[in-house]
Amino acid sequence: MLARNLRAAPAARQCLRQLSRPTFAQQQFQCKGYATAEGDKVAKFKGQKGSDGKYTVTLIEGDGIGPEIAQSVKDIYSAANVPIKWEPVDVTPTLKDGKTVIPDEAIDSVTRNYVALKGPLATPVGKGHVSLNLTLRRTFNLFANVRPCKSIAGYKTPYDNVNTVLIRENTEGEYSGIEHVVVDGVVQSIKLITREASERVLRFAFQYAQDVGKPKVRVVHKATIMKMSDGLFLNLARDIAKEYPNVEFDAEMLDNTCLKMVTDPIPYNDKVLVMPNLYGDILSDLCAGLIGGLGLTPSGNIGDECSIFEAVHGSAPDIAGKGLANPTALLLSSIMMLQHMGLTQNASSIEQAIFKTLAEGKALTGDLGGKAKTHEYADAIISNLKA
Ligand SMILES: NC(=O)C1=CN([C@@H]2O[C@H](COP(=O)(O)OP(=O)(O)OC[C@H]3O[C@@H](n4cnc5c(N)ncnc54)[C@H](O)[C@@H]3O)[C@@H](O)[C@H]2O)C=CC1
Ligand SMILES: O=C(O)CCC(=O)C(=O)O
Ligand SMILES: [Mg+2]
Repeated sequence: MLARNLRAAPAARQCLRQLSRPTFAQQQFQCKGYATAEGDKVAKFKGQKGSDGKYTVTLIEGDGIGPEIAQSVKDIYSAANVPIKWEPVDVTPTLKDGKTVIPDEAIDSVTRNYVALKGPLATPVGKGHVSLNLTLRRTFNLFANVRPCKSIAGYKTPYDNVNTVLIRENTEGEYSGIEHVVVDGVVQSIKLITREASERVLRFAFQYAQDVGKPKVRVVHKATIMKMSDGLFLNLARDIAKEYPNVEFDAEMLDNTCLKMVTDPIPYNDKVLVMPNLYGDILSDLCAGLIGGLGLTPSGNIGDECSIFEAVHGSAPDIAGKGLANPTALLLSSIMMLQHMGLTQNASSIEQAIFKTLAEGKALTGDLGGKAKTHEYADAIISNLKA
């Protein structure tokens, strides 16, 4: 298990212990700990302002385009006088006793601040260290990955008014990383689905649906093929649905969801989709494609103690270091973070400036058909903040 590979700080170890022995009450409590993209609900964020009146937020700038887009966030936050100070940390892994280890300073920082904004972290293909993204999610027991996707006013795509939300199980499934060679030429990879993690994310999804006024939960699965693993997830969803009589429940198979989403995503606007890890990973990129690409979609990795906000996209090595990256996805992730922290005024003023800049269309980055560099787009947002 990845978690066992970590030399976790005491509080993180406590998170891991909670993961292995959650009580029903804890699970209920965890359901309240989330952020929305709508700004109407505030999670139980435990951080406190310092004597300077500011919250400290851990900042993991990440790889590839990470530092460029993080710079845009920092510049805009500074211009908007957001009452937070950044605590940058390095998550470059080291090998200790043959295991991938994230520096203690990084773990301690997130544990202390309860919240982090994270740029993309690259994962080597095949050999090399395990995904640090997954490692962070597991270390802090960030059990639900909330991935909203909304059309951008003024940016024309084949579909108007897309407004989907995917909730991805974030700690196990196909991402368990349990693989081995059976014999030469035969490799086995284990998809781990547990009652505990499934119930936790399913309850979260139902609670979320209720709270944000999307009155339907749809579980996305492939229980025809993975009868036991997806079957367990689906059956638990059916059980938990009974606890939420005000929320409609149904189920759909992943391949059918893909077809229907790209044919007409609008029927998904009144639903919250919840699913095992890999399906959420893939479907969230698909959704991003519906509204203009990966430069636009945010996410929140939500746990009962700490939460980490990040874009859906990766490190984009093809455009890194060229000033071409669109920082909107990380910015909108930071808006989710501000809502989570209760800083709703700051969230909405920055959000409005972002959407105004996008709607004006004068300073768009290349992915949206514009010519603006990352910092020029950020400057345009700052001008709109002040307007
Ligand atoms: N949560 C995370 O930190 C994630 C990390 N990754 C890692 O990122 C690395 C690269 O993965 P890829 O498959 O190339 O996916 P990617 O998401 O980095 O890039 C896919 C395509 O989208 C474009 N793109 C992504 N973000 C953009 C932005 N903000 N502005 C403009 N264009 C953008 C890229 O230029 C590229 O053409 C891998 O090492 C992967 O493991 C991938 C996904 C998520
Ligand atoms: O950790 C990785 O390399 C990829 C993660 C990913 O694709 C995601 O979080 O959407
Ligand atoms: Mg992904």
